[in-house]
Amino acid sequence: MSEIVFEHVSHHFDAEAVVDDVSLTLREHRIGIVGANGSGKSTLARMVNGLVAPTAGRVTVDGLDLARHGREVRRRVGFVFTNADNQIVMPTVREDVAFTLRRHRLSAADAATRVDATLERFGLADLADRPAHRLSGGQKQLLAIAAVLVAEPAVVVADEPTTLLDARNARRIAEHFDSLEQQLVVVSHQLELLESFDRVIVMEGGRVVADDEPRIALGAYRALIG
Ligand SMILES: Nc1ncnc2c1ncn2[C@@H]1O[C@H](COP(=O)(O)OP(=O)(O)OP(=O)(O)O)[C@@H](O)[C@H]1O
Repeated sequence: MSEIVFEHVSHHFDAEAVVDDVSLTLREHRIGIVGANGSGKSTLARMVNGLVAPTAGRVTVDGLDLARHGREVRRRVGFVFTNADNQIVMPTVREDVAFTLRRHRLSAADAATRVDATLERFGLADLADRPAHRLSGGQKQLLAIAAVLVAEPAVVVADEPTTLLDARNARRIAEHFDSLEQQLVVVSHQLELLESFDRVIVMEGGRVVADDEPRIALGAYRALIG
């Protein structure tokens, strides 16, 4: 697993501390982040691959400081957005998955092999030539995850990846997450998604207020939100 380190990390929007002096070392396979709306979860998750920069402190992945080695870190850390529409950039399903590999210096044949294997794995092979914008919500989310995983990142960060999905599709995504070898950092309001994880972090007002195995951390969170 990679080692993701937050050292006294804060992020301010204007005068407000959205993330407030957070220090964490993440080495577990599957890590969940929960918290009420506006508690700073997304901002924290976005700092793992430099989508948001800390206004104080330091974030490193495997010793690489995001501030100086952003490109290298982004090659290791894939990010899945809540709304797949924000992430799908190419006309067809196959083209969208292939787009991720454009800078990977693979031969056309190797890239095509990898794209096909990824489409197969996510049950998207039959939809490969479909216009991506006409997929269902669940299919789009699978495509967004496939388009991240085709690059074989060491770490996958996902910000509320099941929020827009119905229960069946949310379950499918959860099953895919369970089968991933990659280190996973998942922000979610769907607490059952995190029950099988290795560690759960609870955020409140930009701070970490609980950090434990899921049973204990989710219990603390349920008590917190009443
Ligand atoms: N670009 C921005 N400019 C100003 N304030 C922002 C910006 N992005 C987020 N915030 C504020 O930062 C706080 C934390 O936002 P963040 O998205 O990290 O919370 P969250 O815990 O992920 O919330 P949610 O569960 O609602 O997604 C919120 O008060 C939000 O309004």
